[in-house]
Amino acid sequence: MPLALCCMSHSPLLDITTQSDELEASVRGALGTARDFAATVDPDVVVVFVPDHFNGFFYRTLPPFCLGVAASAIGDYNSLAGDLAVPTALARELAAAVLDAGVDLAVSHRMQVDHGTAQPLRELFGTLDARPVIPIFLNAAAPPLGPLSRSRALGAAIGQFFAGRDERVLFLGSGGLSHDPPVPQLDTAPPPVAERLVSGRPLTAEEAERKHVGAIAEGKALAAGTSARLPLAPDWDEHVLDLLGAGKLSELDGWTNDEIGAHGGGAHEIRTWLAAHAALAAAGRYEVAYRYYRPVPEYIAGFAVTTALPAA
Ligand SMILES: O=C(O)/C=C/c1cccc(O)c1O
Ligand SMILES: [Fe+2]
Repeated sequence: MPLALCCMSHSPLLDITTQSDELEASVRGALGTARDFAATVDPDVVVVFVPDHFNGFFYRTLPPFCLGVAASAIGDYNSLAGDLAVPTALARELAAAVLDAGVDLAVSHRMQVDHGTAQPLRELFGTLDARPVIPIFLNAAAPPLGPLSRSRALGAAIGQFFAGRDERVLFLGSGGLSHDPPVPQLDTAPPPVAERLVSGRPLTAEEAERKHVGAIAEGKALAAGTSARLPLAPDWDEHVLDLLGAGKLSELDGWTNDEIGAHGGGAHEIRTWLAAHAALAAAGRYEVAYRYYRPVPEYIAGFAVTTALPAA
């Protein structure tokens, strides 16, 4: 059961904007360290804990958690599109084990994932299908949201399953930390947008272009201090990283969704980090091997990259 963890923020603006050489070198350097770590771990399977941004999951049926036994990336924001190499038999076994452990999760035989999944896979492995990957969706964008304790339980059940097996597994968490990206919300979106959040119809080319332009403008405004959206919260981000790194996972159980959302709608993505750490913790104590953090308003992200291994 050689287990390992890597967690990283994602941002479409990493791909569709050009920033200063200094900023790009800093973020790319951190992602490069994670890539080297993943190469050393050389996983037989990657379990990727991911959010979605109304690209694969919609209000017509919105589970808190879903495991993909087959999945493809839609290629939003010019991210990689195509099939993930999901080991279907293993994924089905994992789903059964998680349910058996008392954590309700949906399964999808045709899961659609977005940049939140495609970006970390590309950063670590170059392509979507370089490694067998089991995607685990955690709803972080579409209220009502469940409590963090359930994300922890989900991760723990997944970790327990792999702790009793021989595969080398990399738990990969994608998202977070503080950030308030321009993702629409059902209660405030104009009627045609709200209708799409329910129906899930694909974006038109014009709508996709508007989204790109809007996100780029929002990144610029946040960096310039003129955005009406919530600011990044470096102190909170460092606190989250401290707790996760120290294995104090249950300390997050009491955090309310209102408290988390005060650091931006995207801050709910810390669920993916929590689940990945809970999965690693199933093998016992762990140690952080690498920690990078930088508030990057240009990317609308409290941007972090960490790796961890079971304690020696
Ligand atoms: O527009 C979206 O779908 C999401 C954009 C975004 C921007 C910055 C950080 C993130 O985590 C995002 O998902
Ligand atoms: Fe996101």
